[in-house]
Amino acid sequence: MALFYPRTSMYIGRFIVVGPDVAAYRVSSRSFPNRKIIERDDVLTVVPTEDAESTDNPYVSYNCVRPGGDATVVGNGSHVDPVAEKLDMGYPARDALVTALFALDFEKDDYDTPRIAGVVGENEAVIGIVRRDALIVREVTEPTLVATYEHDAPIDYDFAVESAEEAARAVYDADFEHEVCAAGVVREGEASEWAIVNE
Ligand SMILES: NC(=O)c1ncn([C@@H]2O[C@H](COP(=O)(O)O)[C@@H](O)[C@H]2O)c1NC=O
Repeated sequence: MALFYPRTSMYIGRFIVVGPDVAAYRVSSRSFPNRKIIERDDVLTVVPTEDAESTDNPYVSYNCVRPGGDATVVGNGSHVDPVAEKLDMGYPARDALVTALFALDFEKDDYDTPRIAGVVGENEAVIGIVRRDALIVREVTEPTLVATYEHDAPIDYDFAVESAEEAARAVYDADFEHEVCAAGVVREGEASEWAIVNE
């Protein structure tokens, strides 16, 4: 199977990598670089840093990693919450993603920015994106990347990591422009661990 090797100097916006027992999320941003990821209880949230200018953009602060049912959800916006809530209600991962992505749809900003999300459970990993022109949700058996811009359809991705720290570091250091912060999630049996990179 062909693997995707990133080109340098390319801006792909926010992106996730989802595979069996692993997930990662990177915030890349041209417009709102002053952000970080914080942990509150068992949820990871993207928030402005202390020196960020105030904004009324509704899409720049949100939960990006959250448990749902027996799984973990990653994503680039407020849809992470309804995906997790559907998993809590017993929906299959595919259905939770389809339902929440379809309900909230792409972001109504200047770019029609897509919503991206993934679910990593004990026996499956599922990735999804909703764009103006498409809704794609599919199970993955190898690490797979999807991004808000340029790579806005799931693509195989070379991602060999063994811990949440390595997962977060790998996406933060990936050769795409305007890295801001990142989170990584790794499952071991029924347990999940996560890690954050803010720099
Ligand atoms: N999730 C995020 O962290 C996020 N950051 C920025 N956006 C949206 O994407 C637009 C473009 O942002 P940028 O130029 O930083 O790629 C922003 O105006 C905002 O509407 C986001 N929405 C989705 O990715």
